[in-house]
Amino acid sequence: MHKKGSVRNYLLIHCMLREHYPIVSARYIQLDNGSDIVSVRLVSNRFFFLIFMLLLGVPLEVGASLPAPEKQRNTTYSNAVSIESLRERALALYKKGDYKQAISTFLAISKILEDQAQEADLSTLGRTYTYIAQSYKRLKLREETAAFYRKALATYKRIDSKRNIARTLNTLAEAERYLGNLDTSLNLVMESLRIHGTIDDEEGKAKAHMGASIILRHIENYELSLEHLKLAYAYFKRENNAVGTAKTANEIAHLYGRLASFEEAKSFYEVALQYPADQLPPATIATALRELAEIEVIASNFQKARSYAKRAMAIYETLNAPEKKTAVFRIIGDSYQGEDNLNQAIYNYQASLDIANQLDNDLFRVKALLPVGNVYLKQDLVKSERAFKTALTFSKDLKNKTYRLAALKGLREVYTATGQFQDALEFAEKELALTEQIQSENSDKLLEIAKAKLLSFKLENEVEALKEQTRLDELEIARKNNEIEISRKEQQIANLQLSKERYAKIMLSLIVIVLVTIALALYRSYVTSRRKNEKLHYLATHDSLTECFNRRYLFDSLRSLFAQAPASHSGCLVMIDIDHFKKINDDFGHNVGDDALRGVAHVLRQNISDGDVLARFGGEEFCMVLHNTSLEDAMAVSEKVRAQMENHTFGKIKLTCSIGVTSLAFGASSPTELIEQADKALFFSKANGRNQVNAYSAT
Ligand SMILES: Nc1nc2c(ncn2[C@@H]2O[C@H](COP(=O)(O)OP(=O)(O)OP(=O)(O)O)[C@@H](O)[C@H]2O)c(=O)[nH]1
Repeated sequence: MHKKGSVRNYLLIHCMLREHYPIVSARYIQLDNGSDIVSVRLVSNRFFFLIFMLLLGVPLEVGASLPAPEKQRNTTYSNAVSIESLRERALALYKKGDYKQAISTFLAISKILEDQAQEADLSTLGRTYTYIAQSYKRLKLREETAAFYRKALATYKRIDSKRNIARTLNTLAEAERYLGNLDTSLNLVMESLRIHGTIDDEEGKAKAHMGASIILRHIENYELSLEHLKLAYAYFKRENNAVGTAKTANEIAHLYGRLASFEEAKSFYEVALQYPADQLPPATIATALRELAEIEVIASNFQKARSYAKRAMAIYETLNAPEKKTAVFRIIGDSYQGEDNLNQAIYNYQASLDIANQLDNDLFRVKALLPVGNVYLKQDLVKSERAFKTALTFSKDLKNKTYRLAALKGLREVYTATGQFQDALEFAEKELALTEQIQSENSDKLLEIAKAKLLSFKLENEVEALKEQTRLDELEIARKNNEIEISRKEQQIANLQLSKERYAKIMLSLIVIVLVTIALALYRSYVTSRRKNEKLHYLATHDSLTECFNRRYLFDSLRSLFAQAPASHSGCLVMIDIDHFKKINDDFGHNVGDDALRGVAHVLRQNISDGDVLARFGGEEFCMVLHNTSLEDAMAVSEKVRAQMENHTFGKIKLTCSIGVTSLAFGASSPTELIEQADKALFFSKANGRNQVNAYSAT
């Protein structure tokens, strides 16, 4: 866009300065060859031009210092304009098939371009020469065709355009082949193949192989020709190019036909029939069908031959190709002749002849007349003679003397059959003379062929190299395919890895969830169990009524006290018994008695330190284990307790307690002995009048 805009601005300014009519639009057109041209439109109103310039925002003063080379370019643009229009016209003529007019128009373009020495122009010039050559080729003007291909080649060489050089060498080779310059043709195609070996133009290379194969076929080196065709065939197959594949297959089949390898020929003609009809040019399919028909005639499969021939005929009908129909009618005629159905044979040869007459084509006439004469040899000698004589007349102008020889031979046979031996002899002599002439010409041709064949040996070596290259290419392709396969597998592995990781993550999450759930359940169960255990432990160690430790716990703690502290150590056991508790129960009932028991426990609990033990020893009896406490201290605590009990009101009742105290210092050797000591002291308190504290005395 930037380029387009700047050129437009340039043109506007430039034209204004030169006082030309202003240009209001300039458009870039890209030619097929890649070069650019500018198409311009003019207006005659200067005022409009200025307005337009202002609208475009063109800086008018800038144009005052335009450099000289820009001026030069303007000429180029003018030329480009005319070249573009000429080119469009020439291409239209070419496409229309008006080759003569196309040539003169292309020549006009080339005249303009020949004056310009720029590289871009040389490329266009080469292309223009190519078009001219192609037009001459269509007009079958062989010399001119070759001449312009040579010019194109020289032009491409000037800019060293390898691709165009290689391709033009091939087309020039074809032109030289038409001129009968087989060795030149071979040299050119060899050169083309050589260059193709150094550049990346597979299609051009395939075309060069095709070209080489045709030349080699002309010099009757069918084997080598086949090699080239197969290289081209491999390329088209590789590229999935249906048209190229089918056309090359037809060529290969044709060669196999020449080599009388009809089975191979059939299999290659069948290639074209394997594609859907809409993928191939109808003519390619028709060629395959026609040739298959011909092979089936040779194989005496006459019905099959006709079936193919009729399919080919239907295509030629739609293509409006009478020259092809003449051949198909002959094949159908041959098939009937093979079945000895002479009437049908004559009918079809006659149809072929009618078209030949319509086309005014001597070759086709002769080709139809000769089998007509042959069939009539068995039926009607007068008609046979007439057919051969006409064939002889038309064959005189033909380059190919073989047909003339066939006509002479036919006439000799007719006259022999009618007993006109003098005439038969005359034609036999003519036949002999012509045979000698053909042989002599053939030997010339053979010489030419031999010369070319010598050259082709050289080519054979090149082909070997190319085959090797193709083999390497194929190996490379196989390697690349392998690499693709490997990377595909790697991708699959990576995908699997990803999936694995994804699934692993999912699985892990699931496992984590399950584990967490299990853990939570376990934890809950643990907590529950623990609580249950604690409760059980509590229940196992506590008295449910007073929530003091129970008797069992008391003994356990005393055991640990004995385990930790030797008898000399401080530590006391205080035994408390509520006085006349039975009476409380009796007077106030068991519930009040229970409340009293809880109240007593409460008072006792307030008088012990951390680590000391308060236990309900039984009924209305409690024990306190006072660690690290001397007997005196224990006595003091006990006295305090006794006083508190006495002064406390439990609900609505009053009570007193009797207390017995003992110390480890008295040398008890076991918990039982200690308890017995306390119990003795308590007994003394009870016996001594209750509501008092007494210490154990060994006496
Ligand atoms: N309310 C209630 N009474 C209980 C409980 N355990 C034992 N007793 C009662 O406590 C009383 C104990 O009576 P005794 O052993 O004769 O002693 P006492 O009446 O306190 O007389 P002394 O000890 O000699 O002062 C019995 O009547 C038991 O039934 C209990 O858990 N609750």
